[in-house]
Amino acid sequence: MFQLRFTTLVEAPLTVAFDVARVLGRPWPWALTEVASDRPHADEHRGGGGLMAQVRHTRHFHPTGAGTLVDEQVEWDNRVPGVLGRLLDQTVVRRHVLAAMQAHLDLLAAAAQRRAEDVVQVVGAALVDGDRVLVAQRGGGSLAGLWEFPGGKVEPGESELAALVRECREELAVEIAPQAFLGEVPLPGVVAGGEPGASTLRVWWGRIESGDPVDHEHTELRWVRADELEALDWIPADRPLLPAVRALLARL
Ligand SMILES: Nc1nc2c([nH]c(=O)n2[C@H]2C[C@H](O)[C@@H](COP(=O)(O)OP(=O)(O)OP(=O)(O)O)O2)c(=O)[nH]1
Repeated sequence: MFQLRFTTLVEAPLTVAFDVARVLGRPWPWALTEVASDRPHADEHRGGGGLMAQVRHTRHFHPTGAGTLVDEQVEWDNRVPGVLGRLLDQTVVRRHVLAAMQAHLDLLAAAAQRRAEDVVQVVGAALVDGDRVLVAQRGGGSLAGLWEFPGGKVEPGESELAALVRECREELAVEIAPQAFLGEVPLPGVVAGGEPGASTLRVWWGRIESGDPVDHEHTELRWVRADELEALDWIPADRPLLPAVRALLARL
């Protein structure tokens, strides 16, 4: 099979990048069918038609500190045998695939960035001190009593890191310095009246620069070690982030 790989960074949360990519479809004249879909992480289409015996197009969506990295692989086999077939792959088909993917990825990046403006983003801070991380128990609402990372919604026009610093100031009365991006998970519920499942929680490792955390909005604040994380009654959406937090505590 002849194969080409493409990566592009989309300034949008995982869910938005995935959903917009899905709506845009694939830039091929060949008939492809979806054979796998794991929203918002990956999908795969297969098919063929015309000169193409088979075509496979897979996409993976990776969260990063700068947005979603979309990693796409296009593979195909044409029906022309031997040297002529290989020549066709290396010239005409390759050129066509490169041009179509470039246009497609530019469109995806622009459309996802626009769509992201309408989706409320949630940021969380994994504040670490020595071998412990600060966790907070939600005081009210449908998630009352569950544990979470301090943080909250990014306001319109605000950057994600500015929101992280502001939320920690408001909720804990501390000044923090964000250190590194830890991970992103989809939030299944409705956030701030938006579409269910559209928002994500993006968690950053942070250090407290000044102040001692004071409990302004939560029922309880607790400093916990890596081996105590699992046993807490977390908001279910947060659980996939715990391995990254444990790994961080292990390497500091
Ligand atoms: N802060 C935080 N929110 C989380 C986590 N996990 C999770 O599902 N959420 C959800 C709960 C809420 O629907 C949303 C965050 O909203 P929030 O109410 O804390 O935001 P906020 O501080 O901006 O609140 P407000 O000013 O609108 O009252 O994200 C988490 O670990 N930390």
